Amino acid sequence: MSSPAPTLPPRLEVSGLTVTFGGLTALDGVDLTVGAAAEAETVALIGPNGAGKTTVFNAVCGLVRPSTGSVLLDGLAAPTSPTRLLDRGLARTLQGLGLFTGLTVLENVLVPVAGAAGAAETAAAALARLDLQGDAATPVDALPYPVRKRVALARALVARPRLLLLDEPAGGLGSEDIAALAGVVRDVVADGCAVLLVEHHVDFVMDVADRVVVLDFGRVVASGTPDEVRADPAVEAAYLGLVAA
Ligand SMILES: Nc1ncnc2c1ncn2[C@@H]1O[C@H](COP(=O)(O)OP(=O)(O)OP(=O)(O)O)[C@@H](O)[C@H]1O
Repeated sequence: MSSPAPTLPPRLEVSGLTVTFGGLTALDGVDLTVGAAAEAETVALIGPNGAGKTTVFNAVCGLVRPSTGSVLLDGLAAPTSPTRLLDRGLARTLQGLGLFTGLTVLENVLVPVAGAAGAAETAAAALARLDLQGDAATPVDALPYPVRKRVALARALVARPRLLLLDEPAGGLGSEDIAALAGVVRDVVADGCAVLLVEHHVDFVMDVADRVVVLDFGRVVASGTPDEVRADPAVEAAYLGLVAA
């Protein structure tokens, strides 16, 4: 009799994460899993301002040190330097754009893969995925905000991450750009990359997320499919109404 195939660990497993800033408990025992059994999926982290969403990202990326808890990538402790995180398949976008303003679109997108074999090809593919081929030689400063937002996403995708953290990807975008963004997120997941996103735009979240985790005052107060979370009267009353504006 053959033994069952071993289950792969999740792409991201956050357990009992507690982060304090002086006397403030920003995260209080947060558990969160993205990509169980290494499958790709989209998980959205929502909640009111100050709930702790960005702090989860920062703890996952080693930018803040938890007082307790663990962050595992593919079952192993997450490194804390951006280069080593990228080597382990994790890329992120920032709440602001974080682009290099003196550089062109292509130069920005090349930064994470500088010196790597095949960098030009992977950069070209990332530009194509975000419909940026025509803007490759344009300085990013000369482009409108929604296009710069796509450049930031192309830069995160260029190293072909297996886990992508998106911090408010729909922020500042109009409905057409948000629809296009939803298409890109779906394509990325279909290609096998798991996505964790923090987002205030509830319609976008409900459209793209497989699962939604609701944070409030640093604690997970609900989680489930978009329909489950939407149908939770406590969530609706306490959070969706607040963040849907
Ligand atoms: N470096 C820091 N020093 C002190 N307090 C901080 C720091 N970073 C975050 N906080 C506090 O931790 C709490 C969680 O903040 P965080 O930015 O993670 O919330 P958020 O859910 O991402 O909010 P928003 O939706 O407004 O971006 C807030 O009370 C915030 O003021």
